[in-house]
Amino acid sequence: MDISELPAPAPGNPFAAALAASGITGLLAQLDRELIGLAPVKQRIGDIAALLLVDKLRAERGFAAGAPSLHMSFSGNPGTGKTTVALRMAAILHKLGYVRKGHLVAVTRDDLVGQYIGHTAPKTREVLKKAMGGVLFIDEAYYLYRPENERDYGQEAIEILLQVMENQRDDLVVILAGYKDRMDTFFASNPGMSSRIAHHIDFPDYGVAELGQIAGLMLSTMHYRFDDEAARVFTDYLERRMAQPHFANARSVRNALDRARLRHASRLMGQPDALADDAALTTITAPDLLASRVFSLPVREQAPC
Ligand SMILES: Nc1ncnc2c1ncn2[C@@H]1O[C@H](COP(=O)(O)OP(=O)(O)OP(=O)(O)O)[C@@H](O)[C@H]1O
Repeated sequence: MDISELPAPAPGNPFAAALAASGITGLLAQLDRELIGLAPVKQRIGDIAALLLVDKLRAERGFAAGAPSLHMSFSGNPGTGKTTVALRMAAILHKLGYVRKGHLVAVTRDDLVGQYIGHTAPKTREVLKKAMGGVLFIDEAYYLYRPENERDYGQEAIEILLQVMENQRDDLVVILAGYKDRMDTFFASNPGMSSRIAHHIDFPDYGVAELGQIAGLMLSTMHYRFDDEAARVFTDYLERRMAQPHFANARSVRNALDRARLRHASRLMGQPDALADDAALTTITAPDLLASRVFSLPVREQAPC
């Protein structure tokens, strides 16, 4: 069961006190509210939070089990919410007292690996220094490992990371992220890294209905809405866009909305009266979407703009 759904424990129950003191229920409820779908991901995060909370209570009663390993891998296609969930995870770990600061430092290979001999170690250490007390999120982590080049400096970064993941795991959580198949290959070739990752979490692609809900959420946060026809057209847009190359789940939704906002603004410039009308200023209509190239491209052609 998800701990955000637990019945309130009786007053005086130590779990109740720890739960209230952690503020974790609020964070999990917020995660549930603000992120559409992702049921298996939310379940795993609830489980990890429960483990940490119970672990803390056990330690207070003398049942120490050693610091749990919290390094994770988030695998999934682009735009499935990995960075967003990593940010929430950092906040949860902070609330539970597992990291001092709770910030997230997001990097890719280029931030860790140098071009010349002697550059990689100081680069990697600098990033680790910034991330201490929080979460280090390494996107497309598999690019650190290039077996085709024996002298690739990525290996040096991996070795430093492994050391710090083992020795400073009470002050730093590392999350490795990327496409599932490439992550699996990376872990198969790097058993040292694989053995240090305690939690592997898969991020599924969103379905059309979820993407529609994500669009609704994004629009309302920006004080926009679709009218009824635009909502229908957007579903059609999504179905077409999902069949095109380079589709990136919620990121593509955000990009589509940004372009619709541009067209909405241009349309209003041609209707001066509408500029003083709240409904017009906040409503995206079907023509704002239908002007997208997605509607003129045959399926499986180049990406839209
Ligand atoms: N389930 C969701 N509900 C609402 N918004 C979401 C959801 N998933 C992703 N988003 C939004 O979509 C955008 C892309 O998400 P995010 O950057 O977390 O994806 P990612 O998996 O890290 O992909 P990438 O590697 O392409 O950045 C963000 O603006 C995020 O807020």
